[in-house]
Amino acid sequence: MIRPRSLNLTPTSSFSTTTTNSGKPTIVSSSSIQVGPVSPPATPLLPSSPDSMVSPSIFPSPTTSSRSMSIRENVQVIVRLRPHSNKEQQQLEQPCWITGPEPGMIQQLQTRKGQSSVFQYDSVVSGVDNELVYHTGIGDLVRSTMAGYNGTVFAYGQTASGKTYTMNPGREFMLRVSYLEIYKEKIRDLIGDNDQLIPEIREDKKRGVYVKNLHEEIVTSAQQVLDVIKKGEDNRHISATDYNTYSSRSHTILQIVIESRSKDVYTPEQGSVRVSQLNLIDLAGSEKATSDVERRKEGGYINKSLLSLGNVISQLIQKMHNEKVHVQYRSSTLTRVLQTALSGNARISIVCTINPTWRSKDESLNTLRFAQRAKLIRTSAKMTKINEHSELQKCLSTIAELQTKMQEKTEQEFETKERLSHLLGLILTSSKNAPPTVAAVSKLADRVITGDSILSHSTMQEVFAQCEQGLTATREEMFELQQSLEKAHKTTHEQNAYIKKQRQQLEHYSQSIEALEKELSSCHRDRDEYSQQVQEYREHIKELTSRMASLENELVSSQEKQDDLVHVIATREDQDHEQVSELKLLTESLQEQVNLLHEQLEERLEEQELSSLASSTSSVTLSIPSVKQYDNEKQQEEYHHYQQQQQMEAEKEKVEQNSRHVEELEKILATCRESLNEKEIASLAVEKKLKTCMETLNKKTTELLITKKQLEEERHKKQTEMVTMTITSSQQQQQQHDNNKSQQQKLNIPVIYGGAWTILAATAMYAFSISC
Ligand SMILES: Nc1ncnc2c1ncn2[C@@H]1O[C@H](COP(=O)(O)OP(=O)(O)OP(=O)(O)O)[C@@H](O)[C@H]1O
Repeated sequence: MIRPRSLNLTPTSSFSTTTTNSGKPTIVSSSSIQVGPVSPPATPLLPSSPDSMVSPSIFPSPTTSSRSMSIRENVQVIVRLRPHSNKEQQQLEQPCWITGPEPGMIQQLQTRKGQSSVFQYDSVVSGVDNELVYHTGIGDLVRSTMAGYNGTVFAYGQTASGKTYTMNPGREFMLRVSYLEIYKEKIRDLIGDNDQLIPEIREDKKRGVYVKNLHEEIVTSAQQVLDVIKKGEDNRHISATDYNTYSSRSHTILQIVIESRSKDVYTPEQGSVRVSQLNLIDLAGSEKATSDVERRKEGGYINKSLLSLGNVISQLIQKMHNEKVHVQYRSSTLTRVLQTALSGNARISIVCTINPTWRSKDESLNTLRFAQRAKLIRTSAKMTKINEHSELQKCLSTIAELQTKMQEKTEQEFETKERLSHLLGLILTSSKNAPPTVAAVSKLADRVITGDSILSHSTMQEVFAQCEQGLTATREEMFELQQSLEKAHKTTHEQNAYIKKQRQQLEHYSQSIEALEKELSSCHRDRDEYSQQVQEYREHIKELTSRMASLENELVSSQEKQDDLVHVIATREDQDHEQVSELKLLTESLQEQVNLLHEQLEERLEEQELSSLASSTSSVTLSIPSVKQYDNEKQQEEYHHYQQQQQMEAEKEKVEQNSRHVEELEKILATCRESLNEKEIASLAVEKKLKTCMETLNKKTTELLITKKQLEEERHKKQTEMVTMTITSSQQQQQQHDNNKSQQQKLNIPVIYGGAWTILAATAMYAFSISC
């Protein structure tokens, strides 16, 4: 059970877009939505009784000169929260939303972290009652379509959130109903025959974007409308998905064209015909991927079109803020079909349906955000009237004129007949009473010849003669009358033939108009396509030129880079050469030093050997003298020996020093050799790298030159194509122009080109459909 909590909301000047953790909810809404109770729609609600349907806001007073009145307002947004389904109840799904705390608000239930959010719309409804939804906002919109304003109601929301449930209508006031679905981006007539033409999207200045070749059912009762809906629903694409047993797999549009005009339409002064259209759209639900492949494909199309609907709405909002944006109505069939409604000339209500469970929280939030964005769109619905000076009115005047003439002729014929029968009566009376009595003669004389003087001065014979004369005169008069009657008959016949001919001619005109309109629209389409293609080619050429420029820049910079690298390589080589020659010199000098030291060492060693040899020889020689001498000599010898030993030690030390020096020098030499090797390896690697760089650069340069050539060829080709196309387009336009002119001359209709012609043609067609 959902237990509503009382919330302490303090209105602020603008809504915050954050969610607090304090347990207090924050209003999450756009700044354009008012705090506190939502202000009623800008349009006054239309009264339900026909008597009171003269509200000055929508119904202009007859004296109003302005022919198009606008209803300026924001899109009405109603959020509908459906109850838990049986399945959801069985699965003990947790509720996520409650309505309130104030009218038009919906609140997310607190999480364990204590977060909560409140959203505000024109109204928020819950429960099973559809009536409530209609009375909340849709009824007003539908009633205003009866007054000549376009209206669109669409249900938006996650799959199984209740769109179809909400949109099942039952209304009594429609005249012509069509029902289409957009399935996988294609339009399908849901109530048409199999052999009818394929529905196509067309654009007309007066009607805006509309779907051609749709079967339209003329309805006079609610039951007929329901029958049309039933027929359409049976043909609609519905399948069982992971989320909904009867899931709508297409967007459907139930279109009701409401025509209104004064009863006495044949009198041109009676005013214009009002035409409006009510679109009831049941969108397919946004959804996550489902397990079935086909359903997944369908889902892809559905999500893509819903995304483009969202984008179009965002672009419209940006445009309203004077940002230069192109609204991409053509990005999906849905947005293209809804172009007229979305571009402002319609009042719009959106029912955003959300799922009550936590499991669907993200989707519900997405829907609510969509609702917020949609709320910002401002529309300006205009009453559509058929122009007083239109072809329709001309046709109506001609028909009225002919009818008056016919009436006159009929009256004339009646009068002549009366006179004739009167004269015949006279003749019959006179022939029945022959020979006439005085009374009969006098009666005759009374009737035929006026004046009493004739009776008083004439005999019966004279009266007779006069009667005879009168009779002859009457006969002559009768003959004349008969002739004039025949003439009148002939004239009436001629007039009838003329009327018939006029009707046929009018029919012929409207057929020609239709054909011309068709040709013109196809010509417009071709021209649009051509100009679009030319534009695309221009952009492509521009792109190619800029790409070429950037490639040329790249080429120049890579050549500069190449030059730099060559320079660096040369410098590096010079440095390396210098270093190598320095190292060689160093190595040579070191080698010389080492050699010198080796020589010195060898010399020393030789000297040392020689001295030791001499000392041993002298010791051997000294061992021969007398004992006397021996002491002195021994002392001398010892001293000498000591000196020699000292000298030898010093020499030894020197040799050791030298050998250490040699070792050090050898070490330095080895290090030098190693570094020389390293340098040589590094220079080899650098050389290799440079070679690779050069190769890459050469390759890139060749590629760039090839690409440049290709681009130039392509640019040349595109330019040639563009020129050919422009010529073809202008030739076609000229041809079309000539055709139109010759057709016009044939029909003897004043030549009007372009949009005005299309409008007049459409108007005439419309008038014809009504008059027939
Ligand atoms: N307000 C409501 N009260 C009672 N039942 C409802 C309500 N809204 C929807 N339902 C039920 O919920 C189920 C799903 O509704 P519905 O088919 O209208 O969803 P949907 O949004 O049109 O889904 P989809 O377009 O993706 O197929 C239906 O069984 C419907 O009867």
